[in-house]
Amino acid sequence: MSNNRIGVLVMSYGTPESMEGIEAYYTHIRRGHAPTAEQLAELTARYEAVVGGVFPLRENTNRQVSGLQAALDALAPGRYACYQGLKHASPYIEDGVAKMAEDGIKRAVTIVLAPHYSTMSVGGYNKRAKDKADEVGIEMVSVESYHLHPKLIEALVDRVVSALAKFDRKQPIKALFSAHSLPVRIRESNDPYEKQLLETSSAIAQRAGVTDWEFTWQSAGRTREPWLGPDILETLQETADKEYKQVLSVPIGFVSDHLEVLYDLDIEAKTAAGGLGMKFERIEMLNTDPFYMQTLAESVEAKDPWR
Ligand SMILES: CC1=C(CCC(=O)O)c2cc3nc(cc4[nH]c(cc5[nH]c(cc1n2)c(C)c5CCC(=O)O)c(CCC(=O)O)c4C)C(CCC(=O)O)=C3C
Ligand SMILES: [Fe+2]
Repeated sequence: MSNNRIGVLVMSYGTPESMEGIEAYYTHIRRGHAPTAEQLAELTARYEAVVGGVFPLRENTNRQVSGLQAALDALAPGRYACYQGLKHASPYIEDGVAKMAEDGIKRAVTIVLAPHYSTMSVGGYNKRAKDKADEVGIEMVSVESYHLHPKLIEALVDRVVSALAKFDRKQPIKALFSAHSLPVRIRESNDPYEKQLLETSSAIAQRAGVTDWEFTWQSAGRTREPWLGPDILETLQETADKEYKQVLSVPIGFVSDHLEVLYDLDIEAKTAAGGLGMKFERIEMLNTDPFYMQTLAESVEAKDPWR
């Protein structure tokens, strides 16, 4: 069967299917090494605190893939066919590519549901997709990042402006932009991750009229090697030391409601801020925001070399 449509592999981190699936998921993240009982209990407790048996990232990714399909159909009717591939859960990245091959797809564009490029994050997704594509004979190109796409910035500026309305605007508000930390060793290879995150932060701050802001890291792994810092918990302490009473959390490295937002920010960071006498509010996540869907669609089309 031959298929003239361009396959679009939409990749995301993946989440367990159920509470019972947490161990297998964590083992996959750890490249086949099972977590210790203590590590597993700690991760399970974090999921229990937020999900109540429903893992929102799964449904959100499904909706984002359908939303992107609709946005692509509006741009170029009939040209693109979206497939899903997850980094650490089923359907895996390789499954998505295999499905394209089964459907007769010969050419594909990939995009990750994360705006910033790092060799350790998006680079890893793209490599797995390309390796599988080579194996099944699909020509493949990858969108690397879209962290300054005007519609992405506009969607985030809207969210910052709405969230600011929850504060007393006459008192100082510290905006804390954040993203998932990575091991410090990414700096050895001129990785663009940090620079891109700062570019997104300053573009949003400028357009939203936010002058009092900092960038900080969150969700660092619990490994022996050093991770990029300062962590948001340290930054909250410093912010309280400077006598701020209001903090706006702007997590720009994530595009969906999931554990790193619903637990690490909404529970852990918010509780820490409360203990330091500070009000803590977070911007809403993009999920299927129409401007985000258009950002993805336009980034795919711009990368499509067969137009
Ligand atoms: C850069 C980056 C993003 C953003 C870009 C992207 O989206 O790709 C991201 C997103 C996410 N990370 C997630 C979950 C987890 N990440 C872990 C561990 C790790 N993350 C890393 C990096 C990233 N992670 C790294 C270098 C590790 C260490 C292990 C390794 O070298 O790979 C662990 C293990 C335990 C722990 O350390 O907490 C968990 C449970 C979820 C899903 C949450 C849900 O299910 O709702 C999401 C969206
Ligand atoms: Fe992670």
